[in-house]
Amino acid sequence: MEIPVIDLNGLTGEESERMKIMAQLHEACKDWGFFWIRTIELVNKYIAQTVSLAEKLAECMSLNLGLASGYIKDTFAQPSVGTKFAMYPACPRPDLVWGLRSHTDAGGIIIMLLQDETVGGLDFLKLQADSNREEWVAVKPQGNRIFVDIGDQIEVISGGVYKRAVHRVAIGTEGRRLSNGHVLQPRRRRNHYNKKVL
Ligand SMILES: O=C(O)CCC(=O)C(=O)O
Ligand SMILES: [Fe+2]
Repeated sequence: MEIPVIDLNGLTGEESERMKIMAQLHEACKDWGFFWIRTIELVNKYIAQTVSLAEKLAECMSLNLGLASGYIKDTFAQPSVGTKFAMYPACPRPDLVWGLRSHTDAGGIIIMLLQDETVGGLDFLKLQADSNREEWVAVKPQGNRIFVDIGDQIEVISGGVYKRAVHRVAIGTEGRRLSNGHVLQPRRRRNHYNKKVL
């Protein structure tokens, strides 16, 4: 007995293909009540969209740095995309531990796609331009917005013009916290420096 496999990608195809998928789904719901969804393409699309967002940002950053539009993208080529799902359990003594201690991200462009709606804890350090004072800013999930932070490699490529972001995750007593982030970084070991900016 083969459990049905539904390919939802067909829903965006031609009408005949769409009808076929709709019928398969209908049969699976009626006759089985459980089924597989073929997600390879969905996952690929999800990652491809994240990469194209990061590449768009890389292009704008390159231009803003007075570099050729493809500079950062080419430095990262072929990019490697890492994805990380994290779960921080609730902790009875948040005064004693961090979910994630203060750090910067080693990659290039980091995109947070999912943050727990109910349990916060992500803080970023902001240097006050006027006073040299540093302040932790809480980053709360904001519905249809995607949060982006700059990793070490963008700071290096920019010759220090762009700052890698220091951040940390506090742990809460009120419940576990979930997050999902993607990192765009060079696939190969490279020496990057930027003659123009340095
Ligand atoms: O879980 C988060 O919200 C942030 C995780 C993070 O900073 C990291 O994995 O480097
Ligand atoms: Fe981080």
